[in-house]
Amino acid sequence: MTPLIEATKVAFSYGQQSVLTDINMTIVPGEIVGLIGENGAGKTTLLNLLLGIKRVQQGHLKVFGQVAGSLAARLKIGSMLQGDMAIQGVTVRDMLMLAAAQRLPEFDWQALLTSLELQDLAQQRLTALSGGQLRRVTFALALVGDPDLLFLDEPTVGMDTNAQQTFWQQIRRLKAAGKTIIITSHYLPEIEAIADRIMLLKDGHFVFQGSFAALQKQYQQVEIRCQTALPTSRFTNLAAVTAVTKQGDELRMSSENGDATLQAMMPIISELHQVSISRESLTDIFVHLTKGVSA
Ligand SMILES: Nc1ncnc2c1ncn2[C@@H]1O[C@H](COP(=O)(O)OP(=O)(O)OP(=O)(O)O)[C@@H](O)[C@H]1O
Repeated sequence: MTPLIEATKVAFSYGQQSVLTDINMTIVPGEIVGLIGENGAGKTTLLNLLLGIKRVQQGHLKVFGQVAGSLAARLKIGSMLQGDMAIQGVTVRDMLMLAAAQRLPEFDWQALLTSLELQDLAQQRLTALSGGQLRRVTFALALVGDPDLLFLDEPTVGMDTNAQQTFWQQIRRLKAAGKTIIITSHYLPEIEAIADRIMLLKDGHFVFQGSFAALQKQYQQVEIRCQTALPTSRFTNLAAVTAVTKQGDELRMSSENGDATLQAMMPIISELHQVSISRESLTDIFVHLTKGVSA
């Protein structure tokens, strides 16, 4: 399948501050990609490079087979970046009509407003909208022209629960229609629910690219707890154990392979009490990976 996006050794700095150092990625049509990383990791910067708003300083970045920012590519891209546009005196209707008129053939913005349950806001001035309403209108603007590729930067910030549900329904509809979508969010459960693939940005490059299932397999640890009088030294060398702490008789171990550690505990099992095992959440995995703790 011909990739929609291909990045090779892309680097970008703001003056002396190096933000992206070695970005390599391939995105194929129909994928939903969750782009995640801590505040300041460079997610928005990468989206700006993909849109051609900022220029790649090193490496190669192709979108629809052309240099990022080409007019042909931009016509096939819809974007919802951070910071909504609220121009004085302009209504939702004006804004959508203007955007739709730039498309050939002219885009049916009224049908779009209805499908997003925004028709009641059509006559409202942008400056009179709430933060969540403005975000929904910005999403509508991103969909004008029925783009094949969407960049959504923290799209649900400020949306209420109903608006979020409508938003995710639309995303599922767009996915079913074969659209390619890159979404950034700090709400990992959202990304987990929708993304085919996640890309974790840290220190200027991707430290993980793959499905959630692969991430769990690769990084998910378990925590094993028990009560024991044995010293921690009896546990540190057990199979797959990465950390051991003890307070009084309460012992906690992190393991990267729960089955292997439990098996290794068998010879001393009579000296262990109230053994419990629990999985770390995806949020925990994210914290491990972004804080540099070996997961
Ligand atoms: N126009 C700019 N001039 C100088 N530095 C900038 C500019 N825009 C962003 N930066 C810096 O680049 C780094 C990456 O910012 P960016 O907005 O791409 O991160 P992000 O991953 O999108 O963060 P967040 O999750 O907070 O939205 C940050 O350290 C930020 O301060």
